[in-house]
Amino acid sequence: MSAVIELEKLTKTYGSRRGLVDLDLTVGPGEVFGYLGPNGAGKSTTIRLLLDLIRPTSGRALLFGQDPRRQAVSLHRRVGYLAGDFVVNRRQRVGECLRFLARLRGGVPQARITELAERLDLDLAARIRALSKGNRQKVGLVQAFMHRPDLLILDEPTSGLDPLVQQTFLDLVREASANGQTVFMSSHVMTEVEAVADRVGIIRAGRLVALDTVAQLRASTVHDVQVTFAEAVDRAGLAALPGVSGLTVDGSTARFQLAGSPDDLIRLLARQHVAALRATTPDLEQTFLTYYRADSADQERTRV
Ligand SMILES: Nc1ncnc2c1ncn2[C@@H]1O[C@H](COP(=O)(O)OP(=O)(O)OP(=O)(O)O)[C@@H](O)[C@H]1O
Repeated sequence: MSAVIELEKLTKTYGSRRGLVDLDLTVGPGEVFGYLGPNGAGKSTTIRLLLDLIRPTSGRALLFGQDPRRQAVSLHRRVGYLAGDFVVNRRQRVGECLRFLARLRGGVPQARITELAERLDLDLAARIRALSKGNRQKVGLVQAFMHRPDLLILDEPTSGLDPLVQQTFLDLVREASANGQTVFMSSHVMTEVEAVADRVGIIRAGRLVALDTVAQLRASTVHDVQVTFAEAVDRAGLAALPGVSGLTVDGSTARFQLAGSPDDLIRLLARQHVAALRATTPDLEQTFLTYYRADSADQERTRV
């Protein structure tokens, strides 16, 4: 099946500032793609380019194999978009606003709007101007999901949501994916991305610095391992294992870092008597921070 999102050397400069540099990326049908990066990394720039809200300096973006500039009207029907700075008419009531947006999307059953509002604990009768930031964000989520678009493009979708509503949002993403819809979501919250994404791209200073499956990113993270043996420690054997570094031995306990697969370690331990074993399970947050440990000079290099 052809790609839903296809970016080729996509580049955007804002005057002398670099927003995005040579981004090559393909997202397939039904995939949940997490787009991670710190403030100012280029996430919103990428999303605005995808939707033709801004034009690339060079390179190109295709959605469903089509040019978002030339086929804007037909493409926008297939896309649910939640902007990072989602704004609507503040004088309207929530239900009124959503019905208006539903008509623009070619019609959505009222039951679908009500179901989403109930799940997100959003009052359809409330005036938008009276809503808190989190509740306004819920309006943004309902309008993005309600017409079951083929592609959901969500810019920081959980911003301002409380943890319970965040969980409901993750359920909506899982359901969309199970329904064959593609989700491209930006975030700086690794745990939420880890919970739903198939693949993750990490962007820093306008450049994609990592692109992998969640499972693979986790596997490439360094584990902290501590093994207590019921016999003398085979120091040389441990030190010789691929990926082992920082080995220290204290009595019958060995401590070290292990990069990559633990397979060789497990084989070695299987030949010995192990009294206790502890290995920290790396989460994406640790991986993420490894990629983020950029010094401030790195930020400066965003200038052309
Ligand atoms: N309209 C603009 N004019 C000038 N520079 C801009 C403009 N929009 C974005 N930039 C710059 O482009 C870079 C990327 O910004 P972008 O908004 O895409 O980041 P982001 O990853 O979405 O950040 P955040 O998490 O803060 O929303 C930043 O250096 C930003 O200052």
